[in-house]
Amino acid sequence: MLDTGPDLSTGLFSHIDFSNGAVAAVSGGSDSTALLLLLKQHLDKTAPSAKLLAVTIDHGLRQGSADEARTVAKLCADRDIAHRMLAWSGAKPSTGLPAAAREARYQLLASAARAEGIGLIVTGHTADDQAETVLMRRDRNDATRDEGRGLAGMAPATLHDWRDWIVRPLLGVRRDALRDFLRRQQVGWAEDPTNADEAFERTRMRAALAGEAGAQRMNDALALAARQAGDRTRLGGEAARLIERFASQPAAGLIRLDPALLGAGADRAAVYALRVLLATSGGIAFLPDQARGEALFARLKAGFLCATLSRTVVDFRRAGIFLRREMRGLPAAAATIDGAIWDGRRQITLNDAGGALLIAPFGAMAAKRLAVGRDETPPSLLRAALAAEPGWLQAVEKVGPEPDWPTSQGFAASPVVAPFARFLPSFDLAPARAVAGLIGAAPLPALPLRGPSAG
Ligand SMILES: Nc1ncnc2c1ncn2[C@@H]1O[C@H](COP(=O)(O)OP(=O)(O)OP(=O)(O)O)[C@@H](O)[C@H]1O
Repeated sequence: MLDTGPDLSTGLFSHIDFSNGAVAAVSGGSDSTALLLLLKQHLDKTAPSAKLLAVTIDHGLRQGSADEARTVAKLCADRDIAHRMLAWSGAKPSTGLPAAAREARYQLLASAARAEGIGLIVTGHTADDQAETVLMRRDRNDATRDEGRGLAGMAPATLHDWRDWIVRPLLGVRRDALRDFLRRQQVGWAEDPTNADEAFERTRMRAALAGEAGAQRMNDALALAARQAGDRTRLGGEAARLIERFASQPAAGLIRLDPALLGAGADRAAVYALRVLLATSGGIAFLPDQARGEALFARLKAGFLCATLSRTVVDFRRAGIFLRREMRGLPAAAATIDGAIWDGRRQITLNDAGGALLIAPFGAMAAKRLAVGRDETPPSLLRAALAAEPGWLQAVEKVGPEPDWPTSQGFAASPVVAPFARFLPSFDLAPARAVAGLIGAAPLPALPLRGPSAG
């Protein structure tokens, strides 16, 4: 699996479709600098007309970051590679800084890619990063909480914002091999001082994996990640088939599960499917935890119930098992911007009147007045689901004419698959696609990979 041969670029990129170009995310560290040069070699050989843009984000978080960005710019100028430096200018939170920096970084990389008509971002994550990630997750016991999904590590490709692919071609390559390559090329790199700071969990893990002593642990961690990735992909495929067979959507915001799901003899996949659907209905980016999903599934097997999990009301009655967003905690009436995600569940497209609109939950009173229920779905459930859908009010004047959802002229709301809307690892493509089909979300863009890693 680990490639340490002299011509690293062979085989690293041949499974990736670069026909729409690529943005290379280059921090100036060894991994991403090597990524850039290897990719350039590959494209020169195989697709010289493909667009390549190197992008460096200056997070403005430590001294020297702007100098590092300038060093990358110089390297790019020498090698005839287009380069952009982008600064993270937003407010920096006092807690959760690394996560906020990562979020901002991907937003900036995606906007640079879109500006050039590129839909693919490549990063320099290595086998070392993968092993560290997996072992840190195992030490934190994330595995028991989520059935080992996280132990699959980083996916070879991840869809960002349901639009831009992030591809990690170096996940099978050791950092040492990349550094040897750079030395042979006589190209230097920047060392991030935080990588030496033992206060960070990742630094300590890196030290534990160093040298001969760490080599076996590293290989074991990578083998574990590969096994877990296979398991996660298979389980996702089974869950997708269950969703296609047993789930339907009688109305926007209302999912019906055929109770036959409970006796389908595929409990593990059914629990997974249930967790994905709960997060989708509730507009939550994370799946409810495994133990709660299993407990709910066991209760459903025992008979009719009404329960709430992941902001979703689960209502099992004679007509079926119904999932809908609970009314509690819906967003208050507020102006919104075009393209914003409302309540984690609906992407809002504003029409002309944008500025004057407040988006608000449709509400139980308004839902009550509408004629609903032409099929066997209980009208009370249709109304309850409708009440939690977005409606609109006129912002400036007094409350405007009665909201006329779902044919409002003010805005359109299209469903998003909440747990996968921001980041969709390629392991989870099958359930994401199944849920998108179920709720009418935009279809997934094609995966830019060929071969087994295409999932
Ligand atoms: N400042 C930056 N500018 C451009 N790309 C960057 C920058 N920082 C990191 N990257 C990209 O992300 C890859 C991983 O970097 P690193 O491991 O430092 O970040 P991370 O926060 O762990 O990443 P991630 O959040 O993507 O897991 C790099 O190889 C590079 O491709």
